[in-house]
Amino acid sequence: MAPVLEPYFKQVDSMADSFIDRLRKAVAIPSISADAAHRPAVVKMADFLENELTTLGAHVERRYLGEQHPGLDLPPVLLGRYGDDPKKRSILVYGHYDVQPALKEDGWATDPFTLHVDEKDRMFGRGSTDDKGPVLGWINAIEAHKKAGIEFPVNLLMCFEGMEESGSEGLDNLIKQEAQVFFKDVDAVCISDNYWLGAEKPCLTYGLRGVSYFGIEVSGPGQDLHSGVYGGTVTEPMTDLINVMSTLVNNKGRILIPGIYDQVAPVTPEEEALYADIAFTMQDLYDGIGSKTAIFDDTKSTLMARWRNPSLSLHGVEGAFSAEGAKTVIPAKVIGKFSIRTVPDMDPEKVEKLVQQHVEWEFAKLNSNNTFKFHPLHAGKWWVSSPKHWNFTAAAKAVEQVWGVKPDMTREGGSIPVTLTFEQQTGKNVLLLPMGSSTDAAHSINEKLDKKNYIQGTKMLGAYLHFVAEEPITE
Ligand SMILES: C[C@H](N)C(=O)N[C@@H](Cc1c[nH]cn1)C(=O)O
Ligand SMILES: [Zn+2]
Ligand SMILES: [Zn+2]
Repeated sequence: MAPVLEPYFKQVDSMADSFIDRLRKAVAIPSISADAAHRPAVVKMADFLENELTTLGAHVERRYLGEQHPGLDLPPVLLGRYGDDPKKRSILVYGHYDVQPALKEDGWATDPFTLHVDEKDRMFGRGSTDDKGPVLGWINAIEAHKKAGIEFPVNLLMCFEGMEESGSEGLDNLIKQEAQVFFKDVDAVCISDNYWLGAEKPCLTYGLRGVSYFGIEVSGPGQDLHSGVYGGTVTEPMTDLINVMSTLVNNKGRILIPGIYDQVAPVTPEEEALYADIAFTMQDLYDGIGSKTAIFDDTKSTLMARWRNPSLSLHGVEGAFSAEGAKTVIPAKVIGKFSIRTVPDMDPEKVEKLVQQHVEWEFAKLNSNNTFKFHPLHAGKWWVSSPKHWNFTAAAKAVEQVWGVKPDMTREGGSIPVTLTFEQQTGKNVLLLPMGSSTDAAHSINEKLDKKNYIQGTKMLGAYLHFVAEEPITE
């Protein structure tokens, strides 16, 4: 082991309880970006991070991105710097401090905003793995170095945002503005915001799918109606909406919108060969989804469906009755929400046009007297890079040092909208270095991060900074 890593690892172990306490405080702040009513909590989470960082001696600047819509400010982006030594490399890390919505009634076993550590050392709470645990991992790494009196190996630049789960609105522009200012000395970029393929084997990630998110609105009656009094006499918005939504995708995952697959890059023999060597079993998938209701029964088709093929998911219907019991209502206005995960070489603008044409055509076919509106909500591009870069080599060494195995090289089915922007604007390599595992249930009920992944993950992030400081620059 590199001599300096041993005391660092010891220090991290000795501080495990206080790191968990830091995560407990962060999880307690319900920083849900999708819900305007929670915006003060998102800002509170920015305050919390700023305070943790400045207490450790980091320099932090808050950047304001303007309004999301009239009367609602976007949360601040935190730009941080720890160390300013021209002789050291500068590594930019990105993470997000907002979370997905969560309600106990959704089916959580415990309160989503109270960190609950069970007998298996699983730490349950919204944001534990996505992405508060990893963001705090960087802060923990700074603190452990400081406490152990170990010289920090790099200048650490940080970009933490509060809108990732809602399309990273405004951040692309900020990155463009800061590319030659705050980020001008960056040598490489690292993002810890995705997950291992299974529960045991770490990975490094070199690709993400994009996401294009849509709403389709159908309205008619002036207010919600009694279905006994008006059922059969009124054109029901929900019926129209379900008709249109049922034309988007079939239950084998095939997208039914004409033209969508025309843009998908063909599989090359080199890519085909990659799937054989990935440590991934169907049981890993079943563990992740909590059932055996998979579309495919082999790992290659499953990985291709997750990494390199588009998918369309139906997420929900705003305005629909969804509570327990049997309310006999005809909703007056409903908005169906769905998104398409996009892959090379799909162009978000073309995707949007195809979707709009399709849903408007399908609605027109219904000959309805209701009103139909199409809302493109947000779009983020896919990203694929090469893992043959010193940034990845350094991360692989860190993984091996901490976990004792060589990482798999993976792609990710999820999306981190600004990854491509960082790559294009800084002109530097971007690496995804996940902390959590496939069983963490990000975005789902009972999201968790294993204590082991958090503490070993903190070691891994710190070790990565040591290796990346030393790795010879080859491109
Ligand atoms: C992979 C990352 N942790 C994540 O969860 N990203 C989100 C981003 C997003 C975009 N629109 C809404 N959320 C995701 O992939 O869903
Ligand atoms: Zn997420
Ligand atoms: Zn995330």
